[in-house]
Amino acid sequence: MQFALALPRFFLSPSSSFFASSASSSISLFRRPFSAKCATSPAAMAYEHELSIATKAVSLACRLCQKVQKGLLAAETQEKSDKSPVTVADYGSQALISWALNEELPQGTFSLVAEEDSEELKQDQGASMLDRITQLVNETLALEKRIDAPFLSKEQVLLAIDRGRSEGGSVGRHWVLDPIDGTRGFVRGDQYAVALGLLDQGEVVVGVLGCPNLPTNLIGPEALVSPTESSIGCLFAARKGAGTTVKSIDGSIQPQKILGVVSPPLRIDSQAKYGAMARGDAAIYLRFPHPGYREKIWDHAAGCIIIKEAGGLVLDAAGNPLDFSKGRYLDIASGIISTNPQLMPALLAAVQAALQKEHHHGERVHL
Ligand SMILES: Nc1ncnc2c1ncn2[C@@H]1O[C@H](COP(=O)(O)O)[C@@H](OP(=O)(O)O)[C@H]1O
Ligand SMILES: [Mg+2]
Ligand SMILES: [Mg+2]
Ligand SMILES: [Mg+2]
Repeated sequence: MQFALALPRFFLSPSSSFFASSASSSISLFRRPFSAKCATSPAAMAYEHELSIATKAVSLACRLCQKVQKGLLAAETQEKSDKSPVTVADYGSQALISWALNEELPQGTFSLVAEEDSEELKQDQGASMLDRITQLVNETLALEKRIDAPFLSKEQVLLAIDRGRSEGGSVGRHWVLDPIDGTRGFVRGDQYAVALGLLDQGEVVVGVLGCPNLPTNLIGPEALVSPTESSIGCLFAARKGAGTTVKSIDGSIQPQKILGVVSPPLRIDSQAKYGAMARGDAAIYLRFPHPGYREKIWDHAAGCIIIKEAGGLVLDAAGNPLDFSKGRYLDIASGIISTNPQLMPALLAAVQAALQKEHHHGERVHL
């Protein structure tokens, strides 16, 4: 089925400024959102174990985040040096995932590039936060209902958080974690994502995005016009060569509709945008942070493979694929754009024309 669209729906990050094209075309959005690729080739078999342990770890962290978001107190949020917020759930999620992966992998092989570190928690003023994080981590592990549920000490929690200090790079395997992407959204009670990726020789080969507040049905104005039964909480997963799957966090797989209508842009926090786009909620994602901003690999690794394995593309504004092999930062000059292969050439041309115009006139083009 094809949809004639005047302007495909697109996603924006709330914190950034952006350009948009008024592409007029007939498109089909990502056509193969769920388990679409045949899993028989050797490539499709690779990384199966890694995807399985990543999914388990992210599910565990989502449980912790949901618990915290329900009753977030001001004392559980701090401000980082860049003025962005960090909560007990960011730390708790990182500790849980780091601990869970390390348990599952052969000893001495685990390398993690993750957003948070324990500096603040080791200060006197961080003591009560550390107590709370340790409590949350242990409560979440106990909920697993394993008879041998471990009990982690504060020191083990700090150690797990600080395993995330790896520099990554182009050699070997490195896990990439954003324990809560979209912390601002999380604190508002809105969208956020737990984003875990695996790099092998600098390439993203596994990605899992837990989006505890994302409805299993489509999001946006149509959802209000024709409300349908929808549960909350999606888990997107992708392996290189094996496609992207989505299930509800509570375990039941829901069919997804793809609607083509003229819609205003949708601003939601976090890599939930990538997940929602992979299942066809929108056709375009544009991200243009302020000049000088350096993108971090954990803000894009999981989302990027989830889009690619659903049949989409993620490029920088110069038209190059994102290079995850250069350490903790992405080395790109300007923005990030994502859409399907049919729309990409026109989108890229429109974005580059807008950037040229900005360069010549010295003013930003806003939506
Ligand atoms: N001014 C800014 N411009 C672009 N990205 C920013 C930013 N300030 C923070 N970020 C990054 O953008 C992420 C949120 O993305 P989005 O805007 O798509 O919701 C943040 O992740 P965290 O919430 O994990 O810190 C942070 O890494
Ligand atoms: Mg952050
Ligand atoms: Mg982030
Ligand atoms: Mg984060």
